[in-house]
Amino acid sequence: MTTLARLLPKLRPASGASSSYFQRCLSSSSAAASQSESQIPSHPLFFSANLTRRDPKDRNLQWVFLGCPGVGKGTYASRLCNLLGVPHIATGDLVRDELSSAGALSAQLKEIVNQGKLVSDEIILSLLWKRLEGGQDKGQSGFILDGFPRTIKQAEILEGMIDIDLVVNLKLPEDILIEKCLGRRLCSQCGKNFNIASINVKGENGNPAMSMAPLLPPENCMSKLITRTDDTEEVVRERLRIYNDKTQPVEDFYRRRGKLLEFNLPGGIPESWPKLLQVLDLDDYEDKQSAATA
Ligand SMILES: Nc1ncnc2c1ncn2[C@@H]1O[C@H](COP(=O)(O)OP(=O)(O)O)[C@@H](O)[C@H]1O
Repeated sequence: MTTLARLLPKLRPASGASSSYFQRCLSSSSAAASQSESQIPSHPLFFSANLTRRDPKDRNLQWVFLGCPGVGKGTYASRLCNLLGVPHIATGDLVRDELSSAGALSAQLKEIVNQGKLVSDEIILSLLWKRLEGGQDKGQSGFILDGFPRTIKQAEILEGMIDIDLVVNLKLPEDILIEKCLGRRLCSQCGKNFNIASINVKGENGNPAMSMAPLLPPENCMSKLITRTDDTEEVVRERLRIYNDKTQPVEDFYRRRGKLLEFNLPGGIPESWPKLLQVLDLDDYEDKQSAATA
């Protein structure tokens, strides 16, 4: 069975499709994978969830999206989830849901999130396990996780609980990430995300030129736009610093296990989405889906 077929067990039969960029990335990194690193952690949080580990052939895909704040993890993960029929589980959304509730955790979380710091592993894992258990009880199968894991400890605990098939690491230059975070807006009524930043970066120091058109809201959302309280420049810079310090090692964790697919976004959604589908070997899949719904 090809690596691709192993990672995409439910999407299409093992067609023997020829090697894509996606497959080349995986095979080059899997050579470095080390068995001795996949030890199961003995942390108590590891035992606190009631999740069933299922054989890949009996479940849908289980993917992770990694990437700095502002890179577009949520946008691309939720589009893929719609396409593939799996739930999009974003730990940032779980935290924001908790923040907007009158729960006991809310005040404690508010301070941490507004400073751009990471919520403790205990809290984030309890929110995540609750969400995964709820999905399991409802018969959901598979997911794309967005914003988790963000520390090596989280990655180890997840690895001990659940089989992750593939980790997609989205990348953009840091100056663009900051502009994108500052341009983010959310409709307080429908909950959809938009971006008012218009990005035009000249090609310099070996980096390609890049432009991204704003993702503007429809007329009826315009007056209801809000900005996340943690999307100020100071807090965004702190979140990027924390990403580089705590989350970048998670990229290596998955690279060593041969699960990491690096994807440099070539521009905005119109350029990046088709390219992402192509590297995931899903471009035909979208054609079939849209053909089916046409
Ligand atoms: N896996 C996690 N571990 C710890 N804290 C998290 C995690 N996921 C989300 N958070 C908290 O929620 C905030 C918002 O998360 P998210 O929406 O994913 O932000 P970003 O735009 O920085 O990717 C984070 O800054 C952090 O405080």
